[in-house]
Amino acid sequence: MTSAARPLIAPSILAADFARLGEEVQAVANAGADWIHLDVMDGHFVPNISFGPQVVKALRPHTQLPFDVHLMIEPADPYLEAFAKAGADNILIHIEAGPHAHRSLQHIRALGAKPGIVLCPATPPEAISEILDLVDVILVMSVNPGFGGQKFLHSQLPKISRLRDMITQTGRDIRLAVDGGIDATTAPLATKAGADVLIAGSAIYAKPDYKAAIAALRPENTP
Ligand SMILES: O=C(CO)[C@H](O)[C@H](O)COP(=O)(O)O
Repeated sequence: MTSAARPLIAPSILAADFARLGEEVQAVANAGADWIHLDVMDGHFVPNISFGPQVVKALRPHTQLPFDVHLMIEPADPYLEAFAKAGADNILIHIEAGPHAHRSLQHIRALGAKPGIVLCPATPPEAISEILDLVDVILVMSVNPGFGGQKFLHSQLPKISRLRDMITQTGRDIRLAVDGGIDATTAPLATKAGADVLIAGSAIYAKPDYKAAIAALRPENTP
């Protein structure tokens, strides 16, 4: 498994203090984060609304860490350029959010960002078998998207393992991320299954010491 010895940690700012987002991004960057994860919700694809490209743009000067932008919006195509221009490094769309993921992923690449695809818990790994050559990131949702603070769905572990095998078969360097209910107990389960990016909101931002919270998710510090 590539990179699994030291998974990347991507704090999800959904759990941050929205009144101090710039400081919150800088704080996790100083605490050892590898990526910043930004959850964009439209109140249509998911039953919650978060923020749009203006917030991504406003946060961009606060860190040089890669911005991993998870679009929970339908349709995504009309907004891809705005997120690329706002400073998104990775732009992730949902396979469930439209019939033309192939076109959308090509568009993201043409905009100069890294394309990613996200799978909801009910979606099987084979749903993305025809677009693996187009993605740099695959994200397995281990909760139903829309809200932080939910319980990790253990049913997603075999999906992570299957996707790790599929990635190995491509011979390409594709990051395999997991998002939802990641904490010091579930992080090692996800990395053992094959994930090499751990996205965590509450397990970092709800803790008083971000450095300790991030360190607690790393395999060398988990049971
Ligand atoms: O995509 C998301 C919700 O749709 C969040 O990134 C995810 O739920 C992280 O929150 P937590 O770590 O608190 O579960």
